[in-house]
Amino acid sequence: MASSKNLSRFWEWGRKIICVGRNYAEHAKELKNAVPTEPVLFLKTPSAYVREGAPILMPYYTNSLHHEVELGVVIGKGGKDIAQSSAMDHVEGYALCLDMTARDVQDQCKKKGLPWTLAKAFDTSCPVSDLISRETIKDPHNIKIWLKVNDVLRQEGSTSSMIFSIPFLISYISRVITLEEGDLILTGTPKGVAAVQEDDEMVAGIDDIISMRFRIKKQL
Ligand SMILES: CC(=O)CC(=O)C(=O)O
Ligand SMILES: [Mg+2]
Repeated sequence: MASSKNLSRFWEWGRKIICVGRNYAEHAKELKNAVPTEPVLFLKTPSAYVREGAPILMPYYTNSLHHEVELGVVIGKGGKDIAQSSAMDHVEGYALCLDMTARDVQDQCKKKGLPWTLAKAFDTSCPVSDLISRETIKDPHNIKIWLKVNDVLRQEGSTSSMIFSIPFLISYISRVITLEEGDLILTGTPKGVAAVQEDDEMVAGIDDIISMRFRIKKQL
């Protein structure tokens, strides 16, 4: 265990959510983005967290809210300039995450060269599962993450297809941003991202290890 503190409710710690984009070549291609040679990073704030039982709120300014199912890595021991060789010592566990994205807004931001904050960091843009222990996921680079909308499979991908591994990402991020206990790293989404509508129900999972269910509601 990386930490002596109780991170079982890591989302209540108010720590950073660091997201990696385009970490699956097939997803980069489906959005006509170049496959990256270095990780693409962006941030969400802790108010992005939402837990099962509460709805995901579609921002009033989007007509195209996309789902992105992702493996989350929960940091248990902070650090700066972490070496790849010791990076896994900093991992407390994992979480199933969604990186909800206002795709039309993101497209506009890209065209104008503006940051993605409105597209990616709005309240409820980061639904998360319970903490999953490292013992439960022995090989985080060989699990299947999947997502269904109204019972129809939309996304299914293996973490073996990630371009940048978890140790590489921890090392890379920690050279730029000091990692702290309770931080969450979203490791990118496989292909199949698409829009959801009000009242749609999403069920996402990691193999048969964990699943979670969320409904979409419009922000009032
Ligand atoms: C283009 C994106 O929105 C990148 C992203 O979030 C990903 O997971 O890939
Ligand atoms: Mg994403």
